[in-house]
Formats: sequence, C-alpha cells, structure tokens
Amino acid sequence: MTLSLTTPLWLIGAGNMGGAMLRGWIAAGADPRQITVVDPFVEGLPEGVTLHRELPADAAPDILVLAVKPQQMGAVRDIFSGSPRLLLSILAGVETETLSAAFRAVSNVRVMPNLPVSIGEGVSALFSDDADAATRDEAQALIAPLGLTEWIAEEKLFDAVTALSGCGPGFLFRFIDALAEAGTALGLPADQAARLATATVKGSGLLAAASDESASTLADRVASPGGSTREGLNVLDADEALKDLLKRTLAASAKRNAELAAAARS
Ligand SMILES: NC(=O)C1=CN([C@@H]2O[C@H](COP(=O)(O)OP(=O)(O)OC[C@H]3O[C@@H](n4cnc5c(N)ncnc54)[C@H](O)[C@@H]3O)[C@@H](O)[C@H]2O)C=CC1
Ligand SMILES: O=C(O)[C@@H]1CCC=N1
Repeated sequence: MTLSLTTPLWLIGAGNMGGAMLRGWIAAGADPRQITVVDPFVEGLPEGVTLHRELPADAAPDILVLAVKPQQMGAVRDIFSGSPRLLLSILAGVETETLSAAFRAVSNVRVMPNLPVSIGEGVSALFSDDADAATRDEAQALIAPLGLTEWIAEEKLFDAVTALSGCGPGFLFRFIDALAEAGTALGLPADQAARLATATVKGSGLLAAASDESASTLADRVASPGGSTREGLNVLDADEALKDLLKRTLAASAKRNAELAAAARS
C-alpha cells in the first residue's frame, strides 16, 4: 500500500515511535519534503525531511501528529498557538477531551501504533468521536500503509488496545529473549539460540496470520499425541500459568495508561 501525502504533515516528536512512523511513511512512498519534524533532540532523520528544533512562531500545521511522551504534552501545548485541521495523537492514556482542549483541532483522532510500523507490519488502533467520515478516511489512508488498522468503538477500550498491541511488541521481545535463554540453558550457543527463537516467533506469527485456524488449533497441530510439545504445553497450561501471567501483564499496563490519563487531565 503506497502513501501519497496531499497536504504537509507536521510530526511533533520523532523518538522511538514517532521515528518508526516516519520511517514507515517514507518506506510506503511518502514524499519526505511534505514532512516537517519538530524535535529538540532527534538525530539522523531521513533525507528530505525538514527539522525544526522548536516550533516556529508562524507554524500553522494542517495535519499535526503528536508523538511526544504524555508527560511532555504540556510543554508542546504551551508553545502551540494554532488550530490544526486534524490532530493525530499517539500519546498513551491521553484522552480526546484533554487533546481537544489543549490543541483546539477541528478533528481529533487517537492512534495507538506499535513499533513494527517502521517496516509496514505494525498494528494501529484508531478512535475519534468528532471526525466526520471524510476525515476518518483521511486518517485511515495515512495509517493503513503502516500495517493493520482497527477502529475502536469506545474510547474506554483504548487502554486495553494500548496494553495489547501498543505494548505487545515489548512483551514479545521479552518472550523471544526468554525462549532463547531457555534454549541456551539446554546447551545451545547463545547466538544460535537467539536466531532460532527470533525466526520461530517470526514464522509462527506469519503462519497464524495466514491461517484460517485459531492459534489454539495451530498449537494442537504442533503437539503430536504423546510427543514432546504436549509436555511443554502442559507446563504453560498448568493452572493457566501463561494466561494468568499475561492477564496480569496487560492489566498492569492498562492501569498505568489510566494513571497517565488522570495526570494529563489535571
Ligand atoms: N515506544 C512505543 O512503542 C510506543 C509509544 N507510543 C507513544 O508514543 C509517544 C512517544 O513515545 P516514545 O517514542 O517511546 O518516546 P521517545 O522518548 O523515544 O520520543 C519522544 C520524542 O519527543 C521529543 N520531544 C521531547 N520534548 C519535545 C517537545 N517539547 N517538542 C517536540 N519534541 C519533543 C524527544 O526529543 C523524543 O525524540 C508516547 O506518548 C507513547 O505513549 C505509542 C505506541 C507505542
Ligand atoms: O510504554 C509506553 O508507555 C508506550 C505506550 C505503548 C507502548 N509504549
């Protein structure tokens, strides 16, 4: 899916996530000359992108993508005098009402992307309660080249999608590390175990995405009756150990998003 920017886009904050979206957009064909970044510290931006260390006084962005940390939103709001037509915010836990009061955009769309957007394989959840159909289509066209996009019906579910797909890559990277370490504990060289673990997660994810069968059925296909996968699954399934661990993991992330929202409201 290619991206053609028809209007200039301003990206405020190009760190881990803003930078990943920027790379994803340019890889998808966006003209870097249509993109302006405002970031006091970022280095190594793609060629052709305009960089300002601070927001110029006469800046009047049409599309503003806000990608600073929630705790940095106040500093951006205080120097921002214009009213963008469309605000896309990726700030975890900062609600539409807070964004709308701070930036006075005509339309506000919350987006929760994840890190694989940099290679067009991300997941982005979107929510808006004030964008009309054409503006929602515009937001969708901007985000869809970065991977799967899903509109969320209620803003209260945003903390849940943030925990699942926004934070999810962090949990999966940890899983890859743990899988590799477990292989090393059985005697494999560490670098080889890391390659095997990474490729196993990659291939399994691709297969799950391409298959009509559920992940649960696919797990059963790996587990031959009386074989060794079943013995391993029995460990993960005992007392729902893995399910319980992930429920607690996502609940902790969702709780933190709610705390960030409360802090941003005040
Ligand atoms: N890292 C991730 O995987 C994800 C992050 N997010 C959201 O993305 C936002 C940014 O997170 P990260 O990229 O991880 O943080 P980060 O710290 O890597 O990036 C923040 C960027 O903002 C810049 N910045 C700081 N003050 C600024 C200002 N006044 N004006 C302009 N730029 C300023 C910093 O120099 C930095 O480059 C957060 O709100 C987070 O909730 C959302 C989904 C996933
Ligand atoms: O850790 C964070 O707060 C952000 C939100 C989703 C992923 N990273």
